Amino acid sequence: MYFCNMIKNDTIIALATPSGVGAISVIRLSGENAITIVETFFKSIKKDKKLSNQKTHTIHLGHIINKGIILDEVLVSVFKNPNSYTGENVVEISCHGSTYIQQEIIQLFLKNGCRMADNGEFTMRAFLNGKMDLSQAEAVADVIASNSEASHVMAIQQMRGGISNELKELRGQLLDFAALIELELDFSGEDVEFADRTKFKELVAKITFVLKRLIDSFSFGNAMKNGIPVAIIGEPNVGKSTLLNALLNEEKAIVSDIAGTTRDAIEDELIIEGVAFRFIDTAGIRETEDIVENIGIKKAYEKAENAQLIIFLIDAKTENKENRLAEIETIKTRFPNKKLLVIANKIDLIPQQEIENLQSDIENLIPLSAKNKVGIDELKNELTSLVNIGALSNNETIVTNSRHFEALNNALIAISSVQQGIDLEISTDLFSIDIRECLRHLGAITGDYDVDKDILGHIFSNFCIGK
Ligand SMILES: Nc1nc2c(c(=O)[nH]1)N(C=O)[C@@H](CNc1ccc(C(=O)N[C@@H](CCC(=O)O)C(=O)O)cc1)CN2
Ligand SMILES: Nc1nc2c(ncn2[C@@H]2O[C@H](COP(=O)(O)OP(=O)(O)OP(=O)(O)O)[C@@H](O)[C@H]2O)c(=O)[nH]1
Ligand SMILES: [Mg+2]
Repeated sequence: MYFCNMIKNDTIIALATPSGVGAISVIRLSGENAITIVETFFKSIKKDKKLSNQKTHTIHLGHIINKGIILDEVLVSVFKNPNSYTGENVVEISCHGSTYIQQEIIQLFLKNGCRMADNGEFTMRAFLNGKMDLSQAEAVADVIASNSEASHVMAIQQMRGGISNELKELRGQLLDFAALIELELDFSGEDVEFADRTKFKELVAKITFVLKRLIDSFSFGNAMKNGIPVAIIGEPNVGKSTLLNALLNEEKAIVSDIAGTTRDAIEDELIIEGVAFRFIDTAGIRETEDIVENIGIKKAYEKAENAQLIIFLIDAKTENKENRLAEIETIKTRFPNKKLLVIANKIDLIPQQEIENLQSDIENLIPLSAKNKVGIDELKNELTSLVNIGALSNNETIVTNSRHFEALNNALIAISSVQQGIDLEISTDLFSIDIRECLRHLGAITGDYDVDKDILGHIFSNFCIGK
C-alpha cells in the first residue's frame, strides 16, 4: 500500500525543515505540476513575472496569496525537470517559520493538486529518476542521522558513491564475461572459447578479494555508525555506576554504597574524538539468592558478550590480592575475543606506592578515581587508541548498511562457487548460473537489478518525511 503511492508521478509536498517554529521554514513540492500549482498562488514583487517562465535554479521574491489574502512574503526557488534533486520539477518555498503559516501554505496546495509526500519519497524519486543509485539514496538517511565525525565521514563517503564505485566496474566486467560464456553455450557443439580464461580467473580472484574486504569492514563500520558498545562490569560496589556518570558527566545511574544497587543495564552514548562509544553500566557480579539481582547479573554477562570492549572494574583497595588476579583471569577466559580494559577504581583511598604496586601486578592497568574524576581523560585516550580509525582517514569504503552486508555475503557465496567451478575445471554452463547469481546480488546493492518493490518501500519508509 505504501509503495502504491510511490510509483505515481503526481505532485507531492512536504515540509523540508523540522516541524515547529523557526526563523524560516522550507516547503518543498516535486512533480510534473509543481511549478504551475505554486504559480497560481504566487505573486512576484516584479510585475507580470510568472514562475513557469523562469529559468531553472532561480529564486524569486513575492507573496503567497489565497483569495486576495496575503498568507506570507516568501522566497520561491524553481528547479526544472530534469535538473533538480528528484529529477522532476521542484519548487521550494521559504516562508516565515510560524507553524500557522506552514500549515496554511501546505493545506492550500493540498487542496489544489498536491498530496502529502510519504517518508523518503523525494529521495525515492531521485533514485527512480536515476539521480542516484540505491546505496547513495540509503546513505542520505545516514547523513541525516549522523551524530559523530566518524558516522558522518562514512555516510558522506557512501552518499558520494563509495560502495557503488567500488563495485560498478567489477560488475560490468563480470557481466561481459557472463555474456561471452553464455555465447559459448550457444555454440556448444563446436569447441569455441570467446571468454579469455586467464582474464576470467583474474577477475574472479579480484572480485573475491574486494568482497572479502568490504565484508570485513562491516563490523567496524557498524560499530562506528551505532556507537562502539563498551560494557562496564565488575563486582558490586566497585564504582561502575560512578564511572558511567563520570564519563557522561551526568548523574545517569543511581550510585549508593549498598552492594547490588544497579539491576537493569543502563546505557548512554558519548562521543570521544569524533567516535561514538556506547557505555553500558551493569549489575555487580556476585553469588546471590536475590532473584531480581540474578537476572541483572545474567544480563551483565550478556552485555559483555555483545560488547566490543569490556571495562573490568576492580576496587583498588582490597585485602585479597590473589583472588583479584584470579578474577581477572576468569574474565579473560570467559571473553577471549574481546578487548579488555582492567581499571582499578578508588585510588584516592590508597597511597601512591600501592598504586604503583598494582600497576606492576596487573598488566596495562588503568588507575582512576571515578568519584573524584581523576584519570578519566587517560581512560578516554586509551579508548580512542584501542579503536583503529585508520580506515576512515584512508578513504576506504566501509560498509555500514546491513542490507549491503547481506548482499555482499551472498555475492561472495556465488563467486566462491564460480571459483570452485574453475578449480574443478567443470564445464562453463554449470557455473554460468553462479555468475548470474553473483551479478544479481551485486546489482541489488546499487539497485541496478530487480530490487523487490517491498524492499524499496522498506528502505524509504525509514526516512523522515520531507526527505
Ligand atoms: N534547499 C535545499 N537544500 C538542500 C537540498 C534540497 O533539496 N534543497 N538537498 C537535498 O537533499 C541537499 C542538496 N542536494 C541537491 C542535489 C541536487 C540538486 C539539483 O538541483 N541537482 C540538479 C542540478 C545541479 C546543477 O546543475 O547545479 C541536477 O542534478 O540536475 C539540488 C540539491 C542539501 N541541501
Ligand atoms: N572513595 C571512592 N569511592 C568511590 C569511588 N567511586 C565510587 N565510589 C563509591 O563506591 C560506592 C559504590 O559506587 P557505585 O558506583 O554505586 O558502585 P557499583 O559498582 O555501580 O555498584 P553496584 O551497582 O551495586 O554493582 C558509592 O558509595 C560510591 O560513592 C571512588 O573513586 N573513590
Ligand atoms: Mg551500579
